[in-house]
Amino acid sequence: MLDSLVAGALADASERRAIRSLADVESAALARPAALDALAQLAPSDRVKIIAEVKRSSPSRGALAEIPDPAALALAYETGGASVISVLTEGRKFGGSLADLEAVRAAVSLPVLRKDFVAEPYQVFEARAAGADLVLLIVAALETPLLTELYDLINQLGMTALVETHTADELDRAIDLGAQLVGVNARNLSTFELDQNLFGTLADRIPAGVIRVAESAVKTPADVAHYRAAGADVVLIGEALVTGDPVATLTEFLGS
Ligand SMILES: O=P(O)(O)OC[C@@H](O)[C@@H](O)c1c[nH]c2ccccc12
Repeated sequence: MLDSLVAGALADASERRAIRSLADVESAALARPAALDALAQLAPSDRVKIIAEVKRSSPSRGALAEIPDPAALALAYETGGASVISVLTEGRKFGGSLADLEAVRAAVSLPVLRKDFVAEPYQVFEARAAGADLVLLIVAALETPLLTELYDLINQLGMTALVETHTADELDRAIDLGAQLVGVNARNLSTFELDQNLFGTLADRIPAGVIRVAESAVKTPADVAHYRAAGADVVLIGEALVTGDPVATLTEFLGS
């Protein structure tokens, strides 16, 4: 499944590239005001921090919410106390787009993450051109040379990579890269199985100084507390925020 998600994202990127060249997107990326400092925003503190996601649907859960106005949702996330906004830009299975990211960028003052299946430089330039401050890199989807190339490009453009892992080996590859922001996704993107205890079993491998993000499977304040107790600095939440009242849900989660 992960392979087909990446293949779909690359096919869509190549269609966009036929309309807007790499050189064009690159110069638009370089013309943007500097990216916001996501590492400062997500730095460990005495309170857990939340990355709140704009997510319409997913291959594992189907349709979640229509989200006619992603900017309004992102503003609600900001009001509710989120630290970073994640925008799913994958169109085929998640119903997102770069236009969603641009709309969110224009509305909020928080750092914005491009959540997609990024596997070539064009997509990184697109992210910066649309105003993203962070880009997701999924270790399971990328051989080390490409992972390194994309990671370096994200940093050169002044953005922050959120490096996503799901196994001890992937985590070691993320650490070897020098990643400062590392996620452990409870959902296996090949089988879609959820393991909420995975973060706790892997967290000790993440060196001090690296920001630890627990991703997926947060439905209740107890789930936030579970990840916090296991060492999460940050939790990334989608479904629970798009299906409930975003401000009330965030307030409740941040109090846990
Ligand atoms: O909706 P949830 O269970 O709160 O999960 C959010 C987020 O972790 C999930 O959307 C996600 C994590 N890694 C990804 C990679 C690609 C697409 C989506 C994801």
